[in-house]
Order: sequence, then structure tokens, then C-alpha cells
Amino acid sequence: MMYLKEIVKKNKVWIGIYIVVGIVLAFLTNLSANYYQQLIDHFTAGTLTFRFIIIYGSVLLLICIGNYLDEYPGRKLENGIYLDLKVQALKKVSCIDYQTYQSLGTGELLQKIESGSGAGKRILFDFYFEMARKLLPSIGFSMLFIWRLNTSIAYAVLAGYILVFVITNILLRSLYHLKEKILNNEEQMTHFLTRGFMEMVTFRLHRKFKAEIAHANHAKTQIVDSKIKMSLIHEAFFTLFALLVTLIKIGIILYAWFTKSLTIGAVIALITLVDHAYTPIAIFNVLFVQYKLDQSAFKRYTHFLDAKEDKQLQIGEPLQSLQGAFNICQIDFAYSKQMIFKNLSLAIQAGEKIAFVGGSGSGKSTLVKLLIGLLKPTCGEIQIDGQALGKICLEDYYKQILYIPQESPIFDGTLRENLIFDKQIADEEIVAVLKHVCLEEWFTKLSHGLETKLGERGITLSGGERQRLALARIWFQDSKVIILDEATSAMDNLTEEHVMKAVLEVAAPCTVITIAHRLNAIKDFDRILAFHMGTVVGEGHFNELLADNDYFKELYHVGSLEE
Ligand SMILES: Nc1ncnc2c1ncn2[C@@H]1O[C@H](COP(=O)(O)OP(=O)(O)OP(=O)(O)O)[C@@H](O)[C@H]1O
Repeated sequence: MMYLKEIVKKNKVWIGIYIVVGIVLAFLTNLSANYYQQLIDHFTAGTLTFRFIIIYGSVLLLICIGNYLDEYPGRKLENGIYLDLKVQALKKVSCIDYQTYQSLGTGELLQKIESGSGAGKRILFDFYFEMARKLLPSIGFSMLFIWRLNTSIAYAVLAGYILVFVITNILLRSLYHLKEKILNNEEQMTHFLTRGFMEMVTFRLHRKFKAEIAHANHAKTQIVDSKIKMSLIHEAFFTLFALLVTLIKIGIILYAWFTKSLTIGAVIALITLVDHAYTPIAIFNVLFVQYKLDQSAFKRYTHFLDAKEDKQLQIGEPLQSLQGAFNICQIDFAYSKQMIFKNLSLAIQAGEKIAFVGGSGSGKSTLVKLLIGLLKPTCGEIQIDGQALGKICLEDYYKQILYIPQESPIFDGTLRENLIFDKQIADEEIVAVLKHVCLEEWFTKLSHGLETKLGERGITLSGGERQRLALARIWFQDSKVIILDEATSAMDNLTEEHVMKAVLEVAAPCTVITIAHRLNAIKDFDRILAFHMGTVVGEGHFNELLADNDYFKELYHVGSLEE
């Protein structure tokens, strides 16, 4: 509820207006029923006046105007709340803890956000606001007018309310179970859709789509069956409810007929008022059932909003001007139970060009993620320019470093966005940089130039083009530390050599940390660290390691054979 309270606080003025307008409208609607009774009675008694018709007409006119004016705050709040909840999800992603983020599935999460935002909007807008502005005032005002006309009928209407509540609560029990089933299956459905879309090539070549469609069909059947059952239960309630209202109306007519205590106007007004008193109850019941069911969808969404955050992104010691010296002091790190580093220590000088090499799974990418603060050591400390990395404000740190990840270095956006993000840089300057990364010719073929859309994960580019584009960012960012995780692995040898030369030139004053599998690419690096199962098993310049280190020699020869 904390998240909904925040939204209420943000929109308090409009919510206030919306509720007040609703209450006034509920009063006027019931008042009009009352005037209608008097109008009929005056009419039959021959005492109707022009003044009375004007007053009655004015009330009806005010209702029309009020209903129209009500639309503005109504639509503003309805759409605003739903979209605010979606924005909250993006805000959450911006500060979520990296390991928690890794444990989330895209498809299921998207469905959770979609269902949760809709549920949150309905909880506030369709339930709480409707209750405050329409249902409670309507019930209150109609009961008041019924009471004034006849107290016995008012008691009968109240007894009906109690009966309706009892039935609703019985129905809710079976509906909960169905709703949970629908939500689970809807999340599964989006999961199958998202993964089918993202893994199209793998699934097609492994002929997995048949099984995938069968899974999706199973989820579909479950959703459809559960939704039919839910509708049937809802409809059964409505039928019972319509019967109850009909019985009360017949009861009023019989009562008036036997007792002769009511005028024609009063009978008509009572029948209208019973509708005014019971329609909100019928609506309330639908909304209450929906509210209870929405709570389960909203809880699944708030579970994501409550996920662990990386507090260090905003809070921490300020980091002034970065020099780029790292000191890794006796760190331990494990992924759940898999120990990756035990008591690892090493130092990197400011301005040093250092490469991490080693077999697959030896921990190179994990170390890099520890150095950029995405992962946190379970023990020990990483220092940057003598300051504990675990205590500094990461936003300050990220302003001064550049990291090019192994997976998907290009995001869904234009070429310009992918190169300079939100900076303002002249086109000529951007195009000039493309020459350094051997993309000049490729660029001239683009029909939309810098505004060319690159597709999800840069799907319209070759692997080597993606990597060269990502490396071009080095020219646009004033970084003191550049970290590259296999940033040239998809390039041919010639292009790799040319691009790396240009990168090392522009990054001459910076600390450069790179992970490389192709060892020829790091011949000119100041120092190479060879990793094996989370420990450093070799350290030195390329030629030294090739001469003295068996593990490095093996990596080199196997790599050369592969090439
Ligand atoms: N998010 C994760 N959760 C659990 N285990 C992980 C996770 N990421 C990596 N690992 C495991 O940690 C170990 C080290 O992985 P890491 O990616 O650091 O290796 P690497 O040396 O960079 O390998 P490669 O050269 O193949 O990229 C591997 O055994 C890997 O399976």
C-alpha cells in the first residue's frame, strides 16, 4: 500500500476535487428522485407551480453539467495512476541490486508490471475513489430519502444489504483461487512469448517451437477455463441480486396496496430510490470482489518493487577526480554456493593497461563486475584511489568510468543514442570518431545516418560492428578508467589490431582493464594476469608469460590453433 499512498500524495488536489464532485453528484441524483416524487404528487393534486418545475429542471441540469465536468479529473487520474505505476517499475530497475536483477525473468516481470499497474489503478481509482465519491454517498443519501418516506422499507433494504455481503464473502473464496491460477498462467504466457521472440533462431534451429506453442496453448486453456468460471460465478451473483431487488420492488407495491399509506409519487420515488440504494451495492460487490482479486496481482508487482536495491547508487562518499588506481584486498566472492574468489589480492596502477586472461569460467567477468561495483565482495575490500569502493557513491564513480560489457553492448535506440547517449555533440565530430573504429564506410551506406535505428540489442548489425560501435563511446566520454569485457572478440584480426591501436592511443592517460581471449590483441599491454579457477596463476608482460608460464603458453597455443 506504500506505493499507492505515494501516488495519492502526489495527486491529492485532483483526488480531492474528484471526490467532492462525486459526492455532490450523488446528492443531486437522489435529490432529483425526491423532487420527482413531489412533482408527481403536486401534479395529481393540481398544486404544481412554475417555480417547482424550474427548481427540478435546474437540479437535472446541474447533474448533466456535473457529469461532464467530472470527466476531466476522472480521466486524468485513471490514466495517470496506471502510467505512474509503470514509471515506478522503470525507476525500480534503475536502482535494483544487480544480482536480484539477474534472477528476474523478462517475460514474467513484464506481465507482473502490466497486471500489477492495472490492478493498482483499479484498487485506487475503481475501488477507493468510487467508494468515497459515489457508492457510500449514494447509499447514504438514498437511505436517508427512503427513511424519510418510510422507515419499515428502510429496514428491509438494510437487511438486504447484509444478505448481499454474506453471499459476496462466500463467493470470494472460490474466486481467489481462480485469480491466482489466471495470474500464474498469464505470466507463463508472456514468458513463452518473450522467450520465443528473443530466442527465435535457437528455437527454430532446435525445432523447439512446437513444444513451446504446446506449453503456451496449455496456459491459454487454463486462463480461458478459469476466466469462464469466474464470469459464471459473477453472473450467478448478479442473477441472485436482480431477484432480490425485484422482490423488494414487488414488496413495496404490495405494501402500498395493502396499507394504503403511500402516495403514487412515494411508490415511484421508493422504487427509484431502491435502485439508487442497490445499484451502488451491486457495483460495490463487483468492485469489492475485483479489489480483493486485484490485491493478489498488485502484491506480485509490489514484490518486485520491494526487491533489494543498490543503495550505493545514490548514497555514499563523494568521489572527486578519479585517477584510476585499484587495490583489491583479500576479497571473497561467491554466487550463492559457488565460490569464485577466495582471498584474492591484486593492485592496478593508475594509467596501467592491464589484461585479464584465462579459461572460460575462471572468474574474469565476475572480477570486472566487482570492480565496477555491480557485484559486492562478501569479504575484503576493493579500493579505488585509496577509497573503499563499497563506500563511495556509485553515481559519481560511473560518471568517470566506461564499461563495455560482453553481452549486448548495443541497446535498442538510434546510432546517435548508442554513441553519445544524451550528450550534445556535433555530427561531424561523431562521424570523425567512426573512422577510428573502421565504421566510416558502413556509416555512408546508412539511409538515415545517425538517426538509424539499430534494433533490439543492435540486431541489425554484425557482431564486429556492434563491438566497434560500443568502442567508439570511448571518444565521447571523459573516462579515467576503461573496462572492456571481450570487446573485440567478434572482429577479424586486422580490424581488431587497427581498432585496439586507436583505442590505446585515445585511452593513453586512462587505466585500461580488458578481458581477452585472443591473446595477440594484448601484446602491447603493460601487464597480463592469467586466471585459473578464481586465482592468479601468471602475471607479467606478454613475452615474459609466453616464455615462463605454462598455463599462458597453453592458452596461447590453443587460441592460435582455433584461429
Ligand atoms: N549470475 C550468476 N549466477 C551464478 N553463477 C554465475 C553467474 N555468473 C557467472 N557465474 C558462474 O561464475 C563462474 C565465473 O564466471 P565468469 O563469467 O566470471 O567467468 P569468465 O572467466 O568471465 O568466463 P568467460 O571467459 O567464459 O566469459 C562461472 O562458473 C559461471 O558459471
